[in-house]
Amino acid sequence: ACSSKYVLSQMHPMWQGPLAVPGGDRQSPIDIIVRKSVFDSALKPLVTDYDPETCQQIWNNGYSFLVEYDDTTDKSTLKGGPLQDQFRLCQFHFHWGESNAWGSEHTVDRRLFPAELHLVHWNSDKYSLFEEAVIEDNGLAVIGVFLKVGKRHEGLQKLVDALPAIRHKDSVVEFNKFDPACLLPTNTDNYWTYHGSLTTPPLTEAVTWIVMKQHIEVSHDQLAVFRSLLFTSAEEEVQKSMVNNFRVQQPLCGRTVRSSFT
Ligand SMILES: COCCCN1C=C(N)c2cc(S(N)(=O)=O)sc2S1(=O)=O
Ligand SMILES: [Zn+2]
Repeated sequence: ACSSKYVLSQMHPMWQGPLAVPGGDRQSPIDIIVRKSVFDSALKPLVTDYDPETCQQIWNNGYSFLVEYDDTTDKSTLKGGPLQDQFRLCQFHFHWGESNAWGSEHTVDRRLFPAELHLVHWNSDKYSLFEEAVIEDNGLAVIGVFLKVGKRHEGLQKLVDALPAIRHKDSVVEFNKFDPACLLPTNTDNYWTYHGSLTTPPLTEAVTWIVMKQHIEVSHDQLAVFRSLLFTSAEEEVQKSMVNNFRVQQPLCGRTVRSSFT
């Protein structure tokens, strides 16, 4: 799988998020200014082909919770969109706030959402391991989906029901047959795309970001279960709620955000 425990376990619940990498001019997240995005008719529809059988485990890494997929074969893939190559799904995770007023990492015309889903993929045409791809330009492709509070998300519930078992940092439980496609919005043709970075250490500038225009809806109660997770491990005397695990927005540094729609 892709998320290396060592790197992630260095994460602190710094709501400010770690400082940008020195000289980093392709950092994420950013504010997407809609009127400044440039329509690119060459952008294709996204093609996702996820096999629920590749779902392996769900764990609390002390910063978010990750659902990890077996990425040793090309069974769960992403291609199309702005991508030239085929990418393998390795994990998905979320970022959220302590209240519904904020929590997302990207914003659209400064609009914050209560949470944001990230589906992380690496370029399996060019690299043979996630660890290789994570340090290369365009080695990774992350799909971002905004969450809004509304009706209950039936597909998410299976995941929400597993969270109490991973309340503490470094807890892991087996998690199978989860199809991440159920978390995508009905329309995946409309998205913004730009070159950026991981939003948590190692903050490498290896990511082609694909941010969906259409959000998904989850219920208030489902989000409340996210907030019942803890940053801290079972041994620590002071327990800290896992909330506000988002990074602050980074300068655009002259980058262009392209849109697949007018
Ligand atoms: C050598 O392994 C490096 C660590 C790998 N990862 C760590 C992150 N912090 C991370 C953050 C991600 S995000 N928030 O930018 O999608 S994706 C991702 S990740 O690709 O799963
Ligand atoms: Zn993320």
